[in-house]
Amino acid sequence: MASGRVDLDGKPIKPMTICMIGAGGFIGSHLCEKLMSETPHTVLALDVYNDKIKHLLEPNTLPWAGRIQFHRLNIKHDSRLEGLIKIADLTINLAAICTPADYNTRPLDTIYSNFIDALPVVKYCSENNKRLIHFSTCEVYGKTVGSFLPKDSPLRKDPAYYVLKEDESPCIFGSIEKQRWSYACAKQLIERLIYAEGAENGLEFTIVRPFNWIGPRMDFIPGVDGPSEGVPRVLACFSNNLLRGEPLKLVDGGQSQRTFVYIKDAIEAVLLMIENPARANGHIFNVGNPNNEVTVRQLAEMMTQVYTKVSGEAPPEKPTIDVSSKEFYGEGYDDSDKRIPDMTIINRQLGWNPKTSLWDLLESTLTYQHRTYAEAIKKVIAKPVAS
Ligand SMILES: NC(=O)c1ccc[n+]([C@@H]2O[C@H](COP(=O)([O-])OP(=O)(O)OC[C@H]3O[C@@H](n4cnc5c(N)ncnc54)[C@H](O)[C@@H]3O)[C@@H](O)[C@H]2O)c1
Ligand SMILES: O=c1ccn([C@@H]2O[C@H](COP(=O)(O)OP(=O)(O)O[C@H]3OC[C@](O)(CO)[C@H]3O)[C@@H](O)[C@H]2O)c(=O)[nH]1
Repeated sequence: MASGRVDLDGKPIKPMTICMIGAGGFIGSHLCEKLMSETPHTVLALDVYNDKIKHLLEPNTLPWAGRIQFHRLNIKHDSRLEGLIKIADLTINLAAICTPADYNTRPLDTIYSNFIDALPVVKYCSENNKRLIHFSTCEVYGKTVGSFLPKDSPLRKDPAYYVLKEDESPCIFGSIEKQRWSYACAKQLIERLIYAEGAENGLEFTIVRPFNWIGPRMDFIPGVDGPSEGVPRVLACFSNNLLRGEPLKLVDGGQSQRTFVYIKDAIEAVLLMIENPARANGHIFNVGNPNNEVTVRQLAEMMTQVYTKVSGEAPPEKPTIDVSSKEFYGEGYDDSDKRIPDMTIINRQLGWNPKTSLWDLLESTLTYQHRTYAEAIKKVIAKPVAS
């Protein structure tokens, strides 16, 4: 492993120490796995939880033992943060509240998590001349320009009205009462702050805008490894419905469109950013798969077909039900209509392209969901409710 590795310009890659904040989450766990199995880099993994990276931390006979250290800390209030950033060559900040069910119901926590709590990270990187890769979101684009055109306008079919470009597209959010946008707005402001630190103080930064990365270990299954009343992102919501044999809930008719990219493809892009600073610094990158676009209704249908195949179980009698966004998410919810990433910049700088089709990524992900949760769900369903 690892010796003789070169970057995109043919230069040898030196082993580095990476301070990864939010390493215990969905993306962090896959990034840690990749760094441990394919590179010589060392990871200081910071998070309040480590369940999703336990398999990388124990036993201490693992081939990478000594190259990953877990630090249980909350960046809101922990004086160890600056010291850990100082001893690393690069900081990657993944920490955030990033589930839409929280944006309108816990807007203060959402804004603090995505803006205020990220401030010291940016400050310590800037003051100590440390490189920063910060995770933002495709949600900073908000709604497409095309969504404001009349429903029958032929311009709605023109990519100029919906393809999202890092250096051209505006950020279009709803009104302040639509608290859904608290997250996107906080992410936009931290992006602007990082950009300004780069321009005025020379901070070396890269901003990542993930477009619906999905795969194993995403979020939780309510009542199994997360709260019964919790609402995770759509992959886990639909997985939960399929595991329980209940209809998949389509919010406001399931008409919104998304492009989904396989986590393992996306992690390849992040590794290119980590190991090619000269090509990645100063850039904002869309990371998504424009070829994997579906409406949420189509996603529900495809997940049902795939789950039937991988589990051998019959599909739910009633495959989907419609539910209003107010009922599902509460007051203040709003939605992005369509998300197609423009790939010009990431292609030009890093030569990265996603590979995995939506069907294939759902097949491997739902196989994982079935193996991991089917038995546990049966037990939960069989358990009599306490009176
Ligand atoms: N998954 C996606 O498709 C996607 C899309 C857009 C943006 N993002 C962004 O990527 C990042 C990672 O997303 P994810 O999907 O892995 O989410 P995740 O919730 O699985 O991971 C976030 C991790 O950060 C940790 N964390 C949060 N606050 C913390 C704090 N104060 N101190 C220490 N740790 C803290 C959490 O415990 C969690 O393990 C987030 O910034 C998110 O906004 C992800
Ligand atoms: O049971 C459900 C759950 C959700 N929906 C609808 O699916 C769409 C996608 O929902 P989700 O993946 O949960 O979230 P978003 O794509 O809206 O937002 C995420 O994008 C990136 C990120 O920043 C981090 O992951 C986050 O904000 C949506 O239209 C829901 O209404 C459903 O119909 N049924």
